[in-house]
Amino acid sequence: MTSLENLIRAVPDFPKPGVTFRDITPLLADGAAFARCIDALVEPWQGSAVQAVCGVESRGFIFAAAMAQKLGAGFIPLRKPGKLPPPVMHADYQLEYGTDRLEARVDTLRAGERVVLVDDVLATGGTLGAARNLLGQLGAELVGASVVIELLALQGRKLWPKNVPLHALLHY
Ligand SMILES: O=P(O)(O)OC[C@H]1O[C@H](OP(=O)(O)OP(=O)(O)O)[C@H](O)[C@@H]1O
Ligand SMILES: Nc1ncnc2[nH]cnc12
Repeated sequence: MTSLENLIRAVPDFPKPGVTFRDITPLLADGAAFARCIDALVEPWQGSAVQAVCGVESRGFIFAAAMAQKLGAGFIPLRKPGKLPPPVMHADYQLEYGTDRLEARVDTLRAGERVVLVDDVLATGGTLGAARNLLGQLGAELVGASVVIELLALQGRKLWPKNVPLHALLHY
């Protein structure tokens, strides 16, 4: 059985010099490993009465939608700008290699709905922070967050509140 760690490919100098890109596509292509990955991602939230799983476009969608199915919860997409029809709310953020904005439909959640936030990678923490900000604007109750990969050198966890659980499966 191949470990999840061995199915993440390190690609030097992509998408720009100095960045080591952690490529999840070998993991996704291995059905058994992908299933184990989803099982491990949902495990901390079993019994937490999660009503919705919010995924960050685009790689976050892959994991969040599968988790929502396992948890018997809805799936809510947090999208890049201009993809969702109005009315939307937005939050801006900086990336390891650029800047961007996340948007969500204003009517996507009921106030107080219990949500888990999901993305593939925690790098500088800007994306997850913006997603948390957006969920706050929407009135969600943030139960916690899950990522597949945490890039420790970039210290993204420092931007995350200590009293909200943030689980990472793999650390580099
Ligand atoms: O912690 P941060 O520094 O904010 O970086 C993490 C984000 O960067 C990547 O997204 P990207 O914008 O490259 O989009 P993609 O999922 O569409 O490839 C990744 O999927 C995370 O969402
Ligand atoms: N180094 C990296 N590898 C893969 N996805 C990323 N998102 C932000 N930084 C990344």
